[in-house]
Amino acid sequence: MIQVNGLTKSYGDFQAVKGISFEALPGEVFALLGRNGAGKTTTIEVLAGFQPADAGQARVLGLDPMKDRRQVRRRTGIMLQEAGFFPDLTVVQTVESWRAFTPAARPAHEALELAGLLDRSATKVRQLSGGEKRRLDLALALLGRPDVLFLDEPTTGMDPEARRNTWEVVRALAAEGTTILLTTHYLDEAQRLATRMAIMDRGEIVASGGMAETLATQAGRVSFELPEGISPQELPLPVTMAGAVATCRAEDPDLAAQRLLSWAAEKGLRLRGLEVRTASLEDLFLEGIGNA
Ligand SMILES: Nc1ncnc2c1ncn2[C@@H]1O[C@H](COP(=O)(O)OP(=O)(O)OP(=O)(O)O)[C@@H](O)[C@H]1O
Repeated sequence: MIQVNGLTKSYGDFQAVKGISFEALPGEVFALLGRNGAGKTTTIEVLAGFQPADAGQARVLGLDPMKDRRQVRRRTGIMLQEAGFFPDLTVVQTVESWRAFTPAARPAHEALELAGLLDRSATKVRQLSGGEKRRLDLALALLGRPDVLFLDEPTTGMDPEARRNTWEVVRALAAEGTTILLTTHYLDEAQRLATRMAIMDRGEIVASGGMAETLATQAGRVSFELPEGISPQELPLPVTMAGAVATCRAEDPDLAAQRLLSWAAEKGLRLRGLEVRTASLEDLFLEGIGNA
């Protein structure tokens, strides 16, 4: 549904995207992650046909987003970081005006209900909060029942309930077969929604793969306060120290915690503040950009 191969894009002599490749399959939520300025929005803009690639290939639904722009636009929805709305139109007027040039559009109330904005239908756009404007954006992006949806930081500014509502919408759309390319700075969001991901840094992909598989290869952590009078060398597993807190990295953190607890029991010690964490996308993210 989305294929990117050796994609390169520069602004003047600044290379924002440096030969990246990835693909998203039908009904998949693919997360494109990376810190500010990594090149995520640029990649989406090329895929949406807003900008030409300098080199490499971008294909959406097997089509060239520049040459076949009209066909691609008809079957894709997009939610960019900055939306341009008319401030004096109401929410429902905004949706109705978009429906006028969206083929096979959903009824306005359906799009607004999906985006959790039905109760604000009569409100003027200028009176919406930041998070509500994101919801209006979402309603417009899914109006044309797109096969491919580009969501660039869709939940920024939303309250926790609205974020959860948006996740449900994304999951439901993916279950119906919509392919979704998502960028987000909320790594828990990516971890919950995406089946595969790529982490970009300074225009390059520094880590990529299936979400579950990639996290399964990452080490988890066990941390605790080092008991008084004990030196790190006496522990049964190697640790790194940060102040009084010892952290042990382990493929199976539950097993490591058991070993540490039985060692402590034998010695009559308590491991205060014990925390056992499986690998998170955040660890992978920080490691990926740290090694870049
Ligand atoms: N129109 C432009 N002209 C010049 N430089 C640009 C332009 N658009 C983006 N850039 C630069 O290209 C780089 C990549 O920007 P891009 O918006 O793709 O990053 P991003 O990963 O989406 O970042 P963020 O997470 O902050 O949204 C940045 O250094 C940015 O300053």
